[in-house]
Amino acid sequence: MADVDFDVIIIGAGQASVPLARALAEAGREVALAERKHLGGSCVNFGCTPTKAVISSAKVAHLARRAADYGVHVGAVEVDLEAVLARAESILQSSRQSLRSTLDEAGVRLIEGSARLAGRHGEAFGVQVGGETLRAGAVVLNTGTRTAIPPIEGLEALVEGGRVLTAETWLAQRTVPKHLAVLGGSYIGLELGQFYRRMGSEVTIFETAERIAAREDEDVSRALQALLEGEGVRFHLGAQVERVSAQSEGLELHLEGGERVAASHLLIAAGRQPNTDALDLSSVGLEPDDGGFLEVDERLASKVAGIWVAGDIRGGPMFTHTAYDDFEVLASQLLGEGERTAERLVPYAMFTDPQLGRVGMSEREAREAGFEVRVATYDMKANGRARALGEEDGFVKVVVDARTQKLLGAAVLAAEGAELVHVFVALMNAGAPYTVLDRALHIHPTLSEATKSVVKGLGA
Ligand SMILES: Cc1cc2nc3c(=O)[nH]c(=O)nc-3n(C[C@H](O)[C@H](O)[C@H](O)COP(=O)(O)OP(=O)(O)OC[C@H]3O[C@@H](n4cnc5c(N)ncnc54)[C@H](O)[C@@H]3O)c2cc1C
Ligand SMILES: NC(=O)c1ccc[n+]([C@@H]2O[C@H](COP(=O)([O-])OP(=O)(O)OC[C@H]3O[C@@H](n4cnc5c(N)ncnc54)[C@H](O)[C@@H]3O)[C@@H](O)[C@H]2O)c1
Repeated sequence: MADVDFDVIIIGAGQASVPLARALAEAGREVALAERKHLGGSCVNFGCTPTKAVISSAKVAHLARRAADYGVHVGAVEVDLEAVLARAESILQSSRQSLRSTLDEAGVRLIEGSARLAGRHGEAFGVQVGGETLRAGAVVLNTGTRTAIPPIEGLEALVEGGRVLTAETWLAQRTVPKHLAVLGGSYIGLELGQFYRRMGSEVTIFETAERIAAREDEDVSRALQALLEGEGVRFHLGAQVERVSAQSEGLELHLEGGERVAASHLLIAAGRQPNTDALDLSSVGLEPDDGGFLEVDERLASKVAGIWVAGDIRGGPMFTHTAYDDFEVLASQLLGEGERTAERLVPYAMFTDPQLGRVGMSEREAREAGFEVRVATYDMKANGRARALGEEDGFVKVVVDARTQKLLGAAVLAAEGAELVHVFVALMNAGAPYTVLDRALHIHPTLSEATKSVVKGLGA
């Protein structure tokens, strides 16, 4: 290579990067991947992997406490947070190691350090990392996000003093907080809030919106709130926290209107901020939007030809499965026929217990988009498997286009809701009318019978 050191340099080892680096290297490209911390990014190191592992421990504690409901006596239930965290860490360590082996086997050059763009070098782009400037014909940015710190008086100082928990630091909290206050009632706040409650913390969630999981339909938000309240999680909705102050033990939240709430710990879960500010984007003529996200087209190309963007920093849905799908799009663009784009149906789930599996539009969104809709709901209490499992909470809701009989969206708030929603995902991807499901046979007794029962409620 006369003019470039690499064909492609990838900055950030997030969820698109490792498979992309491997695919490019296996296709004969010279590839470098720069990572400032750990392979696997947010998902592996503090996000999906450890949160879902500890949520599984919390579920065991919850079921053990309910053991008598099943005719089983286990005595007093104690949780050992250190052991719970150690289990999660061992799962994440093995994921991290397998990512390293993948890169090593593929012959990708892994560069440890914080990287930034360093202008154009003829046809190539410069990337500065680890004290050297490397050149590549193409650069992929996959640098992810970090906890956004809301502009609340006193909060920044508490963060700097290490007095609050964030998505990045919660694994370092090795004792059960006595009373955890949580800022934000969405994915992170609800999943981790329920986890700590089941570990034995008092938990109070402060949410600025009038309801939790505010993107969802009101019936879904309210049902989820009632289920969490049933376990003792407390909510302050429409809450404006104006100031936080350190106390000799813990801290105090000062709410608009004068109310004060004392807590031993505070978890900030009020959204994410893209890691684009340290990339020196302007050196190649790129500028992020006001929120720090980079605009891309459906090929994931940025406004500067040769610079591609993957994962959460491209705006839009922030999930591991969307970032992984970005890899498939980018592999097609950089190596293949270039036809694969990021036009996609994106399901998602909230891993509370019961889980909320979601795909497509909510009822509100469908009505706002002008569809004539038909809606049906089905209570999980009527499902035989849910009764046998002793997990009857929640319901399934479908929203159908009255004109075409096609599904516009579904919400499954149920045990294994994140699995069950895939019945609807498949139906929507096939573009099939809901009547296909109505006529299908489902095994009895299964939770998935509920996905058929709900469409029965739509009639012919
Ligand atoms: C607590 C939590 C739980 C989550 N749970 C789920 C879940 O259950 N399911 C789901 O689908 N999604 C979940 N997510 C979201 C998911 O983790 C992200 O959407 C996913 O990781 C995609 O991120 P990414 O690829 O954009 O970047 P990331 O995974 O954030 O990786 C970016 C990487 O870039 C590195 N980096 C940043 N700047 C530089 C630089 N200048 N130089 C070198 N390296 C750099 C970072 O160190 C990091 O390793 C969760 C997120 C959090 C925070
Ligand atoms: N199961 C999953 O797939 C999963 C799990 C965790 C995280 N994630 C991803 O991580 C992203 C971030 O999750 P998140 O829960 O931090 O953010 P979010 O953007 O989903 O929600 C933030 C919440 O905080 C509230 N809020 C904002 N400022 C506040 C304040 N000052 N006080 C109180 N509440 C405030 C908002 O109204 C909102 O409800 C999500 O977009 C999601 O894609 C996914």
